[in-house]
Amino acid sequence: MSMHYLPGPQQLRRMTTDEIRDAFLITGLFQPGAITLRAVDLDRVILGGAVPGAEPLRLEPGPELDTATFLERREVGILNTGGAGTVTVDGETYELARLDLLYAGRGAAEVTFASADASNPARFYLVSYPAHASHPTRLVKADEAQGGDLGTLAQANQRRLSKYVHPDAFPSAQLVMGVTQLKEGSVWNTMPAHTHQRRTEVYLYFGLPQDGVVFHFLGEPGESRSVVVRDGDVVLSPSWSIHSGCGTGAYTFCWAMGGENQAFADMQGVAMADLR
Ligand SMILES: O=C(O)C(=O)C[C@H](O)C(=O)CO
Ligand SMILES: [Zn+2]
Repeated sequence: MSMHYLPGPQQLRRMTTDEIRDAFLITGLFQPGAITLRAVDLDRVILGGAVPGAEPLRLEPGPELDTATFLERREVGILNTGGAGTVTVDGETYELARLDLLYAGRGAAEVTFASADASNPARFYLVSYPAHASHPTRLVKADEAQGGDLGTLAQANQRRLSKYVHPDAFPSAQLVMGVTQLKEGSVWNTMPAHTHQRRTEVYLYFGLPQDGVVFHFLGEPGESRSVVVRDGDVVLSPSWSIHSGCGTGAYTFCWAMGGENQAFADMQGVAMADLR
């Protein structure tokens, strides 16, 4: 689990396509029969994919954390983006269908992942931040997440935004996490765009067909760049960067944030006239 470092806005202005992709994209998180973890120097987030086959998989800290267990000083949100599966936290087993999420707080000692059917495995997406307080484990079923419809068909951005981990639902240390699903015929997310001076954000795009892509926009509002992302890719969004996308069809993405506060609405809107 090597540390992934991000460039600053001045560097981004002069970067090539390959350099931008290497710096802002995390790919290959979902490997059959394995847990893949990537530590990112963005509010110290660790991103992971766990795809259990016939055997369960156990979450281990690795030497980088210098802890006995992964959650000794951390919390984690675990979203199932695949077939049915289970997550077991300290002996208690939770069933997660697609789009269900499990939150496990600081101090949980043993976390294991299993698929209900190895031929249609669960694909667990993990987002973990440092935690300075301990909060109980919570299962959030997809239909329990607080949702709201946004956008219009005329602007091709009709979508449902569901908040899973946020202070109005239950306490977490710093994680805020949810899922946005675009409706058929809509392709835009988060336009008009915004930044978060006090937080950083990570986007996992999923549910895209094999030939489907999303053009994700990042960078300072006046210096935007695009990266083409595919199913299972994660885009990293520093506090100074917009995060928005336009797809070749409808898609789903998981957004997650860590940082100074957990107020969802703490964002700096960008006027359309200021985008370049
Ligand atoms: O479609 C949207 O708009 C979103 O999903 C917004 C993102 O989640 C976001 O940027 C939250 O800060
Ligand atoms: Zn945002």
